[in-house]
Amino acid sequence: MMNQNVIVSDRKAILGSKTVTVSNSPLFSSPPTYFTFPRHKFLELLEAADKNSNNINKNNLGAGKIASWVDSMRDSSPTRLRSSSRDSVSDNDHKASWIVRFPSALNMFDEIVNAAKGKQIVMFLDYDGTLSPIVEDPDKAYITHEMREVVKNVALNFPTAIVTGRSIDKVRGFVKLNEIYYAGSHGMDIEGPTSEYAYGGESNQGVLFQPAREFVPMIEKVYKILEEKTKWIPGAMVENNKFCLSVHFRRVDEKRWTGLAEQVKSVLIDYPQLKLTQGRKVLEIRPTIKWDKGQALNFLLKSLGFEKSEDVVPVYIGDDRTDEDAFKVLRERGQGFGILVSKVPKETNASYSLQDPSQVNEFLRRLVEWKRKTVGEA
Ligand SMILES: O=P(O)(O)OC[C@H]1O[C@H](O[C@H]2O[C@H](CO)[C@@H](O)[C@H](O)[C@H]2O)[C@H](O)[C@@H](O)[C@@H]1O
Repeated sequence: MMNQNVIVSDRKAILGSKTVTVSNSPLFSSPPTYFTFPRHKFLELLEAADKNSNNINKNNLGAGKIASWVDSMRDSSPTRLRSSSRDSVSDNDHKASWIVRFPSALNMFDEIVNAAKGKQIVMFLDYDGTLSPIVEDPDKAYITHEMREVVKNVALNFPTAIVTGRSIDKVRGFVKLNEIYYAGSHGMDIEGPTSEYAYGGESNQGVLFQPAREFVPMIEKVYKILEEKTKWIPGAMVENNKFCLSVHFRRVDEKRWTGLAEQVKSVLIDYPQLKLTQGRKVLEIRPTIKWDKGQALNFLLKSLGFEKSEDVVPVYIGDDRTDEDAFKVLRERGQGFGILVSKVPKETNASYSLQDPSQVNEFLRRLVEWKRKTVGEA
């Protein structure tokens, strides 16, 4: 919500100036490029960008026809922001107005920590594309030693959870940290820390919540069927994440995407209790229960004793469409903020942006440094 204030104050400031200069650093290029617009043009850009994002917000990525599936398979997730009409806003203008709406969390670091002064930050981190770079093979999405150390230090200073589409066993295997909470299977499998040094201690150890337990037999059955139906498509891979499935097409020739989508649709038609959403070159198949990463964030804040707290600042960093569920909850709560990890403008409910896992690492490192300094000064 802070970002909205930032934008409002920008707009007030804008009204007082003839021209507006924005930098697209460090999100789109380095060294930074600066764009200077006449005030009226800049406000036009903001209007156009707002209108464009509202239009995209209405897009329904439901099941629909195969053709619409394949169209949305071509988009990275969340929806890539495109200029609604070339003649009104050029790509560069789009990037400039997007960076004003979702400034880099590195550039805005001081504003962010000042807003958190005297409050409890709770850190929520997506895994793939946020802590680990996106790679071709999902089984090789390793976190670097340096990132693991940074996340461990974050967890020693703030209550910390990893919220991921991966199964808990798989993400624990990658992260190898006991001081944190895990919300696997897109938030449908929540476990507390196993280290007594973690926030919340004994009371939050072990399995905390699994709202989709009764779906496990169905998930296992559909996993086997999908494996059988897609094994003839080179590069296709079905991943079992315990309470949900991922059908990967990153390594599938685009000419075969329609065939893959037809196979998946032919299976799901017999399982109305399963729904499909798009991820980054992946079809995510989940139970139709009303539970997602946003609900998991609320559950974890409650488990940590911050359900009704006015003094908590939840920070959620994520890169994918399912992270938007958490960004939305932060806006509904009117507390904390989401940070989208993306190199390109995307439709998002986040407030800030970072470019890639290396910038996430830098942001987390600075946060730990700031905490140690403020505790030292106390
Ligand atoms: O919620 P997340 O932690 O972001 O998990 C979302 C999905 O991430 C993984 O797939 C993505 O990363 C892979 C490795 O970089 C990449 O190959 C794939 O194309 C991406 O979609 C994971 O494999 C999925 O099960 C998660 O749902």
